[in-house]
Amino acid sequence: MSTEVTASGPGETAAYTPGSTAERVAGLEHRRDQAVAPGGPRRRGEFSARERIERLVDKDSFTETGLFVRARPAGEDARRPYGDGVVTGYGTVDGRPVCVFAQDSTVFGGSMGEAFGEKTVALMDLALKTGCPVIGLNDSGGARIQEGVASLALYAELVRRNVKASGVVPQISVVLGPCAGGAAYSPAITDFTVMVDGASHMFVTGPDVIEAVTGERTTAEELGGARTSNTVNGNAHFLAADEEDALDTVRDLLSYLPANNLERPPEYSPGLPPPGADLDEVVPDRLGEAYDMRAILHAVVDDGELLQVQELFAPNIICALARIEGRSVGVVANQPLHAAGVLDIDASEKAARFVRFCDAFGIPLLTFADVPGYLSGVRQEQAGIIRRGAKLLYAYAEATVPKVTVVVRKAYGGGYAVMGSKHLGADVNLAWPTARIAVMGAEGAVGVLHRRELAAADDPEALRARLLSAYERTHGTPYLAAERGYVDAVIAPRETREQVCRALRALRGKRAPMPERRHGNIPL
Ligand SMILES: CCC(=O)SCCNC(=O)CCNC(=O)[C@H](O)C(C)(C)COP(=O)(O)OP(=O)(O)OC[C@H]1O[C@@H](n2cnc3c(N)ncnc32)[C@H](O)[C@@H]1OP(=O)(O)O
Repeated sequence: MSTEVTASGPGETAAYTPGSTAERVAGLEHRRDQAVAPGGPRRRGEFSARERIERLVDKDSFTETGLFVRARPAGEDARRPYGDGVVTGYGTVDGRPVCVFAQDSTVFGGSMGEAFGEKTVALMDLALKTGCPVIGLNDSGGARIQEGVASLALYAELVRRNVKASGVVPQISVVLGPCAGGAAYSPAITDFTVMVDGASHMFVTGPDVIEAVTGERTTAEELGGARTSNTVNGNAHFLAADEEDALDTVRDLLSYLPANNLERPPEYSPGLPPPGADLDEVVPDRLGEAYDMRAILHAVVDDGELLQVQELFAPNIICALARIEGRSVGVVANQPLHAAGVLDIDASEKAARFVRFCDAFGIPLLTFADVPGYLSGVRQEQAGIIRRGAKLLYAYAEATVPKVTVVVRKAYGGGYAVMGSKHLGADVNLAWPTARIAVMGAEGAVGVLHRRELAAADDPEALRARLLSAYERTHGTPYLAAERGYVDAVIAPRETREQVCRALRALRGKRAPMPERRHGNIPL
């Protein structure tokens, strides 16, 4: 006896009667063709969801899951497309397993329905069970309006999986179109977000809703375009030129990361720093003069290669993934080229999240300090620099991965303490002879300590010069810190890579258990 199966969605014309094996196989092919057919026209120049996945993973490595999952009936809307607007599955990148989902904007605008949500959540569960990174290719209008609370429920389920996976498997979001409403919160919890210049948008409410509610007129680009998200609010970590570039960034990023928190990051053949950089000459003689910290970093890490995270946000601090002797490190460095490398709220939060990421995934931290301290001022105080700047203190103190710090020039005040000091648990602390480790710079210190003498002096300028010089000789060096063992060695700048390599080698087996607790309470 044969059972008649009738396809019921729009565009599904063929009813067929499976009987023989050949007919059943043909029926499968027919359904597959229907399932992978586009739901409608794509935006110009965009790849389809499946093309995006194919471009991300190794050739022929992708296996789709839930191809025949169908949209649930939703009120008057009779459409029940296969896949329900999200392609899910697993494959490999550089031979290493990954789980991937890609939202399909041609099906209900990529919005999340119940079946869509269940597929995504199942994929997250698979990634957690197998300990592999999850990459989400986002292109969605948010909660599927006609599915109501079921859609909202699945957003919450997804976010719960994001949180469960946080610090267990790397989670990377790529935003390739709109990412509106509830759709934006899942990427916000993931570790890294890549956006495409001119094509991606992230916002909780779009320009039309904003105008209706507040009367403000804005554009999607201004509100949450890739540039806004990379430069203004820091929601994104990488700005890609186009979709190919975005997917390349993900592959590059994965090459630094372990599959999960129990594995080590992949190891490559040891690279060499580019020849020719003379670190002994990088720091200018004049204290107030800026220089590019990247010149130092390029000369220390393998092949001079850095993958900067949030490069366009809070550029006064550099956070980057790199390798030393073929092994991943997380580099945190003040950048004197921007605001003298001061720690403001944005820089503190940017670095704190990066430090926590590295710690969660066993990536050693390599810190380069040249910091005048935390930024003072009414705006920063009122915006909460105490609470928000404390995140970086918390992150460094909490991190148990190997921590190596190089003080390049200024390490003043709270800036000294927070930028990977021994007192927050750094393992090996090095300083260049150009280091100045002190409560504050000479000008400020002399002003505070000798105000009365200067006011009474016959020649205040001559006295000031003498006092400044005396302060510089005592406090404007690394040797007071070295006397106390707060720095392990004062090294010539040209010795930095060798010393860093030795330190990281020595620290490979580091164990630093923390007391058992439910979790800490980082100031949020
Ligand atoms: C958790 C709470 C939430 O998520 S509340 C947020 C709900 N979502 C939103 O407010 C965004 C609504 N959608 C939009 O603003 C636009 O559709 C966006 C996403 C910007 C895309 O614009 P555009 O590229 O011009 O496409 P379009 O508007 O023509 O839409 C294409 C088809 O997709 C559909 N679509 C879109 N969003 C949804 C949604 N949330 N639920 C259900 N369907 C959605 C549109 O209706 C349209 O469908 P059709 O092709 O006309 O059949």
